Amino acid sequence: MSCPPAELQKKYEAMRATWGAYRATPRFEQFVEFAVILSSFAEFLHAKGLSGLHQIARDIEQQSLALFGDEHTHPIADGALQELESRVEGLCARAASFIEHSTRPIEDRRAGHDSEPAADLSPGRRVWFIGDDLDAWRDLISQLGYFGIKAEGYNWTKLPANDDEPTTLLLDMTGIAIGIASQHMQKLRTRFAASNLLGLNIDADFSSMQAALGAGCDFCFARGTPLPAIMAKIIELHASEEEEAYRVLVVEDSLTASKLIQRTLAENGIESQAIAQPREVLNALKRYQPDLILMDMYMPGCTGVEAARVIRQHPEFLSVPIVYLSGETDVGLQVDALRLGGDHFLTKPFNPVILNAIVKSKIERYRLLRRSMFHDSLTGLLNHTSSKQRLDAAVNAAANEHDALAVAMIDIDHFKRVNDSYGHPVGDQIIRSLAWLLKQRLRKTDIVGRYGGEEFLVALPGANASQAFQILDRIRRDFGQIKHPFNETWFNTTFSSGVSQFPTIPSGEALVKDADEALYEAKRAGRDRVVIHA
Ligand SMILES: Nc1nc2c(ncn2[C@@H]2O[C@H](COP(=O)(O)OP(=O)(O)OP(=O)(O)O)[C@@H](O)[C@H]2O)c(=O)[nH]1
Repeated sequence: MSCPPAELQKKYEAMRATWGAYRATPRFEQFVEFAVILSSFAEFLHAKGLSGLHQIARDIEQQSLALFGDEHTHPIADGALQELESRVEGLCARAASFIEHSTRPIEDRRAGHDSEPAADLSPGRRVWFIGDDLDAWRDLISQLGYFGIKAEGYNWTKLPANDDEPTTLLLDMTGIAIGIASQHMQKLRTRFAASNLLGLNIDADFSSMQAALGAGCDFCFARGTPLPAIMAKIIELHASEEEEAYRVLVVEDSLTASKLIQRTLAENGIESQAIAQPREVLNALKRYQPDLILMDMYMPGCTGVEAARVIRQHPEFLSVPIVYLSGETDVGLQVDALRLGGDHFLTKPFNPVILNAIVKSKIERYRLLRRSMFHDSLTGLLNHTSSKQRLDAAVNAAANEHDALAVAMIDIDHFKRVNDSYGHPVGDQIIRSLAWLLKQRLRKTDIVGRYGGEEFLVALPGANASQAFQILDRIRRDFGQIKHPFNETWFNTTFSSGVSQFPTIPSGEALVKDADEALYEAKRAGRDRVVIHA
């Protein structure tokens, strides 16, 4: 994830300005403004993977929420004001020094020469393993290379003094008492504002994990965590997939109220559309496909509950979360509203920080649910049904645009033997590695699905069969090089693939059939190869 320095600077200056405005006019509304901007800044840091800065911002956010109060509790007490001020200034200073360090020319940072400044604060795809026994991480370090992640191992006593910030730091705490381990983590947390800090071989008891997380660690892996689980986390942290912005449909008859809500959502990077007439809601849902509906409770001609009941009659909108907004404080009515198809109830005037937190958490769950419907749980790739649907859509698009489209079926070789020799969980891990490799090597616009057990479907819009061959053959060679650890040793596996192409073949189903035939040819010819359908 990338973060232009100017954007980070703009964000922290905006936060500092709203704090300054509260200092000048210490009224409740001004504090709300500050809390919203602070919350949006914390979200921004999280989204950009600036983990250390995010932790500081989140702590200040907690403190400001505790001081939120109402019109009668402002200005806040002097002591709290001074403390908040020094923490806000501390965060700004930390962000400024991070920008200063990260934008210094890279060569200058290394050897004192002039060169181009970094255009971006993204820490790149680099991982540091830090520990006393680097041999233990040798296989993982070499495997990561195949997934485009550069990994380096350093001894605790030999950390490079001036180097670019890695994306992820893996800290092996074997044989280090948790008190000392926490000091190490705090030091690294202070030095690296953006990196993810992962603690390895931490005792699984509550207080050790609490101490590690409190010292700035983002994730803890208990002693004995299998390497594939660690690998999966590293790959997840380096995945370049940028999630689509959250979408909210606001159903609210008051223009002022909907503008206010939309502004609050926009501050937090959430897109929204507003309609004033509840009877337009079905059309808006179809057109906009929101992740959540914010529904006013009382509108002329139709209440929010009535609108929610109509929405719930349509199977495709059964699970879209509905959050009611209302001045209503009658608990009985709120319970009724929730029973009749709503998910949450916010009373006006609502706290904007709470509104954002609720909207985000509901959308996260909703997206997870949808993900599980369309994606395979082992690999996160499209499942059988959705890969077929996406392929059909790609065939239609290729036909409309007179464009090329290549399809490949991929099948891991002698997979039964892998399962029999190393066990089913290791087999699962091989399937996952191939999924990662495909996702990492193919474009965002390509379709990658798990078609069956150890069989994958790939579709490459814009590519013909011989271009697809080049791409897949490269992936095949690299996959064959990956060392899969087993006990104290390791082994390799290979795959075979068959390729077909549109427009020679006019339908998704026929393309899959021809690719399957070519795959069969590849297996018959000895496996570990890619064959284009004749
Ligand atoms: N671990 C694991 N194994 C699976 C999964 N799905 C299918 N399999 C196994 O994959 C194996 C597929 O074996 P076969 O179709 O006989 O083919 P193969 O051994 O790969 O041999 P070739 O395809 O001819 O190279 C079977 O043993 C299945 O049980 C899965 O999700 N996880």
